[in-house]
Amino acid sequence: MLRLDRVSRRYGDHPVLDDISLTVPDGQLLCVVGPSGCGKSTLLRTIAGLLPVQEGTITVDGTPVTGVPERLAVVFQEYGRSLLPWLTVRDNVALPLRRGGLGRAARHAEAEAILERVGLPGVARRHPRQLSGGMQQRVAIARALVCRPSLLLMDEPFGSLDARTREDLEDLLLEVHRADGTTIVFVTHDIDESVYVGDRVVVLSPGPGSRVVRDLAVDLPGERDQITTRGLPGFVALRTEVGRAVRNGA
Ligand SMILES: Nc1ncnc2c1ncn2[C@@H]1O[C@H](COP(=O)(O)OP(=O)(O)OP(=O)(O)O)[C@@H](O)[C@H]1O
Repeated sequence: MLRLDRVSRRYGDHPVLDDISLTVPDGQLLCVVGPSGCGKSTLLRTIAGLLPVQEGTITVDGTPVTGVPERLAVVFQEYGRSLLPWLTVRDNVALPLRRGGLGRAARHAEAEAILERVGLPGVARRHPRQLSGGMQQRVAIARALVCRPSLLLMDEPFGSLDARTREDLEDLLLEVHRADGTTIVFVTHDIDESVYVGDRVVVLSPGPGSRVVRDLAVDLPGERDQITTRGLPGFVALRTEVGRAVRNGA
């Protein structure tokens, strides 16, 4: 379980997050939305241990976050910068396994299995630049999954992809989430995306000093598909509510 208790953060004199408390139960896919610059990335990076906690506490399974938590993986928007261009796709994916005791052949086998799982069979020996943007982001997701994280943090992961690729990757994420039950915190500024992939959507107010202004359960069938789900009255009602909260900041 991930728990944020009265978390506030500032950059110098500039308050960014103000008194954020959230409990994310195991296996939940929580989406965080809010206007540009409200502090979504700051929140995610603080949970990831990449920024120090200034006020309040963050715990993962009861342990306070003071550095990067065990079994944590992060996927950022900029896949081009997160993959190492001089390594093959397979070596990029296998990179996090170097810390474990696995031999090279076993690491490669794991990486190839996970690549197949994210829909990329047969690209293991290529280099990232030889793949499309959507494929590179699949590689980044494979690398995040290879250590079987218990907490996966995603910062606008599909923000720079075209609409069709984005939908495919949303569905991949849902499939992985259903199969593995990983706890996921997913930051997006796309309201429809938050309702489509989320079990729950939290809306932050505009800065400075963002707070949680809505905390909504997504009460839609677990099996989702891009056409049917997005046409459901429940989907439309939630999208409207989230959209209004983002726009009004209240
Ligand atoms: N390293 C930093 N130093 C100073 N200010 C920063 C730093 N990083 C972010 N900020 C400021 O903190 C605020 C929150 O930024 P953050 O990137 O967390 O917002 P965001 O909601 O993720 O934005 P977007 O949706 O545009 O990606 C912004 O006003 C930003 O300018």
